[in-house]
Amino acid sequence: MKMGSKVENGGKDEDGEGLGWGSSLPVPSVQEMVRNDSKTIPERYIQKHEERPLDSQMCQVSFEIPIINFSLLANGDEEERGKLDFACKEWGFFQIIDHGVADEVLTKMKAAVEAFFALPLVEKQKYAMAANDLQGYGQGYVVSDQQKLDWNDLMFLMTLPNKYRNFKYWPTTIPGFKEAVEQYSEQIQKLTCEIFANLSILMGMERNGLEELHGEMKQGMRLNYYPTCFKPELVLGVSPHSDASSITLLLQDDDITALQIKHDGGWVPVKPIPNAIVVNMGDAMEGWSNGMYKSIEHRAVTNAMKPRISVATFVIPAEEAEIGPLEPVLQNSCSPKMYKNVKYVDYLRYTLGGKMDGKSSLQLLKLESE
Ligand SMILES: O=C(O)CCC(=O)C(=O)O
Ligand SMILES: [Fe+2]
Repeated sequence: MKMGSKVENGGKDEDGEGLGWGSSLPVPSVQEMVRNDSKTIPERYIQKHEERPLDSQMCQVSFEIPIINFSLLANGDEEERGKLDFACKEWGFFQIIDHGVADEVLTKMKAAVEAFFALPLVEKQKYAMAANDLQGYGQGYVVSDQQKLDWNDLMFLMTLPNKYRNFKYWPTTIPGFKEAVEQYSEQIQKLTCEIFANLSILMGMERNGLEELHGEMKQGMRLNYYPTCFKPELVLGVSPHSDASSITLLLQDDDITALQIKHDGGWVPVKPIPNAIVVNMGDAMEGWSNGMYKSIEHRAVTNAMKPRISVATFVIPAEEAEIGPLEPVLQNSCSPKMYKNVKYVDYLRYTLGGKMDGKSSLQLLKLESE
């Protein structure tokens, strides 16, 4: 979301009425376009010069985002919790290792995504997003015929709570797909709760503080497929955006570096660590923490050699949750209140209603525009 993009419709009703959070215009499948003609890049995908993934915009220093050892965190290790605090303040992103999600579950999840995108187009189209919905197979954040498009196809599924699963969008004919998503969803949820317990303590609350603030916590997954591009310097896999979630947990291919995050004014590539999960702060956490934890702009680039998949799991507060700065955070810091109290659903509708555009939606949350 912004949540990556597109997102959701969470199965509000069986007839395919959307989640009520937004919708996206239908556009062609990039995967299919490349399959038919790999040497043409339609104008709509060619980024303006200043948006292209040029090396010159890259951070000149080579940085690595922080690495957090989850088993230390889960054992109450204070030094590791301090590292988490630093990572959220200085980077908004970290990689988590020893996270407790079984390797087998990660492997099955990636295989399920690959199997879905390997289906013939007509099969995939059976799960196409409805016009009023963000769930299903399609593209994200397409709101006008004029806007530039990302070099990406996606599938968005609401995964938790169970009642939000709308199986008409789940390719359950793929053996193992449902089981893989369900297992991954459950294990990621455990990881999410432990991360929130630690962040709650760091923000001056009880361990269950953030969980309670979410109200009915939801989980949605964006399965991304980035086809190869013969001129990767002209396109973006995903345009710069921040996630509208509270946090996002990303599973990505081990051997392709494509995700880049904004840091010190430049783009820093996130080099995959095998079986690690990349975690980032979303817009809701930035609001709750009064900007102490940053929802960082990120993007994904493509390459000419190998398609890439990723799975972004968005943790989504309840519609009625308020995402303004929390009292304990304000009390423990010397900075004034910088963000408004906004009802989460209002923020979501606003942010999902526009093309992803860096951190522009976050301005809605800020008290003074900078
Ligand atoms: O594929 C990636 O590395 C990033 C995906 C992403 O940012 C998103 O889906 O929100
Ligand atoms: Fe994202």
